[in-house]
Amino acid sequence: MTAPPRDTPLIEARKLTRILPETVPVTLVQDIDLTVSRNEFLAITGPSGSGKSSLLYLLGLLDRPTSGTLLVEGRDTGTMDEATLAETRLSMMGFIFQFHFLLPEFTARDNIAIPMRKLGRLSRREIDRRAEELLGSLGLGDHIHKRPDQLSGGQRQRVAVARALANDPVILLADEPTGSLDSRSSEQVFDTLRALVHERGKTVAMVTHDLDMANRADRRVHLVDGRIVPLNGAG
Ligand SMILES: Nc1ncnc2c1ncn2[C@@H]1O[C@H](COP(=O)(O)OP(=O)(O)OP(=O)(O)O)[C@@H](O)[C@H]1O
Repeated sequence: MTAPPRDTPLIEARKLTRILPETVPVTLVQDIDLTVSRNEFLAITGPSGSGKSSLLYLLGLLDRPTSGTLLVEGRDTGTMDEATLAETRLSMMGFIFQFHFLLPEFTARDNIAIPMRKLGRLSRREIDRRAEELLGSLGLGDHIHKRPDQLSGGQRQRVAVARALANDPVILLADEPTGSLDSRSSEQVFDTLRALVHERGKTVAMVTHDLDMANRADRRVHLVDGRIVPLNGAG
């Protein structure tokens, strides 16, 4: 695959709409025009039920729009088959959710190895080395062989961040990544995400209810009833 020109946006949504075909159709998001640039920290805010998670799932190719266009590095995802979508997700995107979803019987290192094994580009030894490096780089070098129940909530979530970074994605999509953490752990996870953008060239799109954090991102978009609205007066 040839590299896209440098000025191609990482992700570009045009009139992105997702409607669930229920008896009474449910509009999750509507007419979303949004460009996510390389190396930016984007916060997505909005009231409960406004479509934040739905938008993140569309941007992360976990769901397909009903209408509209979604370009990833200039490529139209609407024409991709399931296998291409899955490969694009696995190689370009990392996901972090409110709950860590680490496998309880696996160590931190082995949890991080899973996406690398799935992608199948590295040997077992390389995978272990990369997992250890990632944990070390997130301040978790002493916890490589611990299972999730031997870690604090904040440490578990940082292992989940390391797992999201396993395949060296260009973008991290985070859905309320600090939503179940105390304020100190929240700050640590937030600082980790911000450092990934500003020091390691990653891109982050983060759904959050926390307006203080959202305002410390590089940019914020606000959703109401599935649409992006101007920020004036949104808090
Ligand atoms: N499978 C579904 N069936 C019916 N309605 C749904 C479904 N999924 C989402 N919705 C509705 O779509 C709307 C958008 O949901 P979404 O989870 O994207 O909102 P959100 O802004 O992330 O909410 P929250 O902040 O509470 O997590 C909500 O009103 C939700 O109830």
